[in-house]
Amino acid sequence: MNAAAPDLPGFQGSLFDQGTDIGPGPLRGLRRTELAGGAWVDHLPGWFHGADALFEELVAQVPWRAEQRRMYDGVVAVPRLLAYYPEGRPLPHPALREAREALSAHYAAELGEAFTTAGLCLYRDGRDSVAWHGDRHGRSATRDTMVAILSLGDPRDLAFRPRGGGPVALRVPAGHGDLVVMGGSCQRTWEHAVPKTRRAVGPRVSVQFRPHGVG
Ligand SMILES: O=C(O)CCC(=O)C(=O)O
Ligand SMILES: [Fe+2]
Repeated sequence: MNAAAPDLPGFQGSLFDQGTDIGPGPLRGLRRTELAGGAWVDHLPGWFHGADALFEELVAQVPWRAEQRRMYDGVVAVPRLLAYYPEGRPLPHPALREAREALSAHYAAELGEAFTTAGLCLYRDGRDSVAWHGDRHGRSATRDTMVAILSLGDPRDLAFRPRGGGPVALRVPAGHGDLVVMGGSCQRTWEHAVPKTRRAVGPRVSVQFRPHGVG
């Protein structure tokens, strides 16, 4: 089932991104922002070339799922579409395997293991979002780890605040092939969100690479 694709508003690709060659660029331009408590965020705008072509392929070809979540006595729709690729399942595009390998190689010494799983989110418009949270399932609840996010489509802000509340300390626009990597204690001592926006934004796809046992 792919209910998502036909409903999306027209997507306007970047004028600078007409080539069909799709893949990761070099990682040497990564810039690190240190947050309090041993957390950090790496950022590399425009990491991917062919990002808009990849976006369109993923929107069309990934088996996106609409999920529901139990809330108190009712059930609410999760405000984004989802897909999950566990370790060993082929990713929906070869460029994503290249991305995972490049990230695993780049962070090998610091991370001590490879990125293995991929979670995908599709934010259809500004009403889709993810609420404040840390990725705290599994080992990330107690140990430092990394979550690397490739963003495609229209940029949305990835926002960071200390765990449990407080002002937003960092806001990173993420779309059109940008890379954001959360590391150190980021999942335990900080929270991140993609806030809803009233701006007229087109759809965005986020691809989150995580090591085994981190969720
Ligand atoms: O859309 C994003 O880049 C963030 C998604 C996220 O935080 C998550 O799925 O855990
Ligand atoms: Fe997250």
